[in-house]
Amino acid sequence: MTETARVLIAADKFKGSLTAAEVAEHVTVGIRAVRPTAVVESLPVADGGDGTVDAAVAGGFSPVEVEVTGPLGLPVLASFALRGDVAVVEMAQASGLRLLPPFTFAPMTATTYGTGELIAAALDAGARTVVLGIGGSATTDGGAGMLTALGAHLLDRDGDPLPHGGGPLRELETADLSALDPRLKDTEFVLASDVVNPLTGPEGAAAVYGPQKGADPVEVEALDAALANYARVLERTMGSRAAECATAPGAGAAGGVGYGALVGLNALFRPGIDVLLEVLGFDAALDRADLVVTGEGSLDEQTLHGKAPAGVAAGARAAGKRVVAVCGRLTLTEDALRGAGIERAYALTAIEADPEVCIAQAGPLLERVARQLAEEQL
Ligand SMILES: O=C(O)[C@H](O)CO
Repeated sequence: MTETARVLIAADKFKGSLTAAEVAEHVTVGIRAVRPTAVVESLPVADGGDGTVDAAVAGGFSPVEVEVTGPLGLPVLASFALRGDVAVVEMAQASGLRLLPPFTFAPMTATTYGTGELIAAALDAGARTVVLGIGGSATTDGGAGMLTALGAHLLDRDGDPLPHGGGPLRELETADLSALDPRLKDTEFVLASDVVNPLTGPEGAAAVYGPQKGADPVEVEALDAALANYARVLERTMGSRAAECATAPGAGAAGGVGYGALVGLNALFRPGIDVLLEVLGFDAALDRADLVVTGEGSLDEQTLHGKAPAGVAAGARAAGKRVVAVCGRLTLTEDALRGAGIERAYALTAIEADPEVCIAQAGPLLERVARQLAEEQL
């Protein structure tokens, strides 16, 4: 390729070491060291989970900080991103696993109440379209906390409000959603999720994602039963639409907050990366590029199922652009990469065998990897 190559860096974060914006910065430094005249554009991306607000802010949204209730019921500072009347709300900011202290889990009691408060704050700020990015959650409460914060009444058989968390949903007897914030009706909700699991069962929120939130097998079973009771009560209250929502793709995402959003916010489910690419103006940036560099911390089997690099590569391939990737660790075969539309992946582990050094020195290593990429691709 010539020296006037136009490169678009549309990579996700390297979880645990670099934000998506930092990935783009280091790749830019590496490319420029080899091809000083290359035109390099950055469009940090995310798929709805951790880093979604950062990506939106890097893409021109303004951050708005609010104090909300964290997953353990204690106050946390969380941000959403706002541009005009469009807000990007990332549930992990309010209810994320990363907000828990080290070695602390609360699988039965962690709440999404703060996510509801964050949505209310976005409505206060004038949002009429809310992209609700979900994933990376500490919770398995079916979005019950979120709906409660927005005005729903979830009561036990004595008529008392349920305590926080997924576990108590076993005791749910009545659900009244009539007092939900009236502004919700005039707001368009887009549920941006990276997974399509149903609410309950062997592929459900508790069975698949409960263990990563600290649930042992007994707790997984209890949470699954509690979510099933929650869905039964909502079906009794709201009819068959609630039952359809429980099996809809994404209902089991982020501890079932997907279900809460489908049922209570009338949200439209979409693959998170597709929503974010649209919001961030990916197509226009793609038009200006000859080569797209995507990536994330680990390029593995999961990447192929709705993660950001797969979405970026699919969009770029459809536009006839070449795509390569950078990553910390690579476990995909060349065939699998090509099947996803990625011609070649450059991994930090290819130049540094020790994974701990790869994490600690991710920035400088990524610059070296990007130099190699530029030499071979530009
Ligand atoms: O938060 C979670 O449960 C996982 O990221 C899947 O959405």
